[in-house]
Amino acid sequence: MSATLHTFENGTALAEALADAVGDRLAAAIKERGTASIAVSGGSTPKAFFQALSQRELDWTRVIVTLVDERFVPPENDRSNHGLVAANLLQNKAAAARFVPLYRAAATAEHAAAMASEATAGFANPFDIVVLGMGTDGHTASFFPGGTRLREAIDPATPRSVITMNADGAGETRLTFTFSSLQDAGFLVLHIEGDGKKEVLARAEAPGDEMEMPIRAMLRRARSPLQIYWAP
Ligand SMILES: O=C1O[C@H](COP(=O)(O)O)[C@@H](O)[C@H](O)[C@H]1O
Repeated sequence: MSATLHTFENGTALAEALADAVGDRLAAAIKERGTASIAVSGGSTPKAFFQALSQRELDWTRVIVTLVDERFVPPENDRSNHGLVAANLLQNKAAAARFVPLYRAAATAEHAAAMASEATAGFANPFDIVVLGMGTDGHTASFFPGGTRLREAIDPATPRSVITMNADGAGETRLTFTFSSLQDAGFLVLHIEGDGKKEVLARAEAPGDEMEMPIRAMLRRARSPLQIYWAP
């Protein structure tokens, strides 16, 4: 329901600060409950943050990592978010973490989504940490404007789960956690970089339809305070 903007000089400073904040929260969750869960986004923005987080000193054997959203493609595909996380986050000290993929080699994306929902049900309620991204079209997770299941995805009554999504701007069929799965994370972050994305954020903060800019669902209705990390 409330958002705080954290501004950094550049992407490197942001990546280090976000890695510190996330690392501290993972360690606190492990101390409190013995395990910690984090869902991260794909795309071009989080690479430096992943590399910084992978070096943080904590008991990674107790950390479960998954994705906010994924393309229905195998990890070897260049556009796989799993591939990005494997190459940049599940390295160094974080190589000991357990990764739970959303993609499954199932006959259909719907079947893969059902399998991913089942595999994540035990630790996604709520996540300790969710790091969202945002596209220049105002999408977050795979909540795309014009998406086939957008209304269902951002409906707070839709249960915690992974569902499929198709949209013109999405390329491949997507697998995405629903709004209800993400909005109550212990530490809810929106990580964006560049002046273009700051302008998109300003438009999203203005009155308008959530179906046109789905990031508005998080800005307006997330139960957890949204921490916005931005660098030019
Ligand atoms: O499609 C996606 O894009 C967004 C934003 O990506 P970026 O390249 O503009 O950083 C990302 O948050 C999402 O996870 C990804 O699937």
